Amino acid sequence: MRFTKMHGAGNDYVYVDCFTENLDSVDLSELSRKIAHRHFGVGGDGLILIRPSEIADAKMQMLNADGSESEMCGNGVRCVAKYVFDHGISTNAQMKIETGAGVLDLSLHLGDDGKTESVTVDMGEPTLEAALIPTKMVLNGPVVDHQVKFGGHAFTATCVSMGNPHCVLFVPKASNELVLGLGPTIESDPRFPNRTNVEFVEVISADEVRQRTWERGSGETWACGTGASAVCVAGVLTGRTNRRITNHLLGGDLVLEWDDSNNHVMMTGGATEVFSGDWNE
Ligand SMILES: N[C@H](CCC[C@H](N)C(=O)O)C(=O)O
Repeated sequence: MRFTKMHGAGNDYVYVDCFTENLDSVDLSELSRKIAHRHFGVGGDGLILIRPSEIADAKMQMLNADGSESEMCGNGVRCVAKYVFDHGISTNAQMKIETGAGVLDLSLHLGDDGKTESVTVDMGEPTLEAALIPTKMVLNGPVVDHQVKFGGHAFTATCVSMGNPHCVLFVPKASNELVLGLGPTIESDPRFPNRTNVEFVEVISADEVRQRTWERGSGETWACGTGASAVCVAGVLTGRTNRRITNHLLGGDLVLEWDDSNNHVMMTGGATEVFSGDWNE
């Protein structure tokens, strides 16, 4: 099986082109666990399949490193668009990608070599209703700067779905103690029936934040595009940031804007193809 290793802001996945590879009889959960393993496999935050779509240029299917499936991946969808364009599957620099969170519109920004350097994704509208995120933190309505304790530590939490669940925690310092120590506890807290991704965020100014991410199913990753979008929404809702921010993640920067004219979040960031190979297991 041919695979391609790609990353967006250091959030790295193993990509398989299902326009040419047939994985119909493959246990995808097991494949993701094996291929994403950083010692026994290729290594990555999970597995992303680039599939044909009847309603878009391509379809993304995304699995975490623990084999669980997620609805959406912001860094992944930029890489899928890059792959689809750079490998000639579609010639549309304005393209549509089908995801578990609906069909998204993407604009590719090309370098002098005609290849994709960065991508702007219309991430759609955030979902704030607790039951739809889902979280049991409140019975109904949004969860905004909600006083909560995780592992005996007090936080104010803001919960946002960008197709997948996020718990945004603004903190003075996104320390290892919080991210690595409490990330796993919060991910599996019973108040999140489908588990959750967790963002620990330092506000630098109204235009700039620093984020570390504990991802559902993959642990700490170097960036999270849906998470960065959720942080943009949470920053505005809690009065901490402007509608357009630069988010510094461990593996690079993403620019986010929550457009007040249509309620959509726009995300711009890089997409990089690193290498290709054959998986023989
Ligand atoms: N890194 C991804 C999100 C993966 C989310 C996944 N861990 C989940 O279970 O929802 C991103 O760039 O948006």
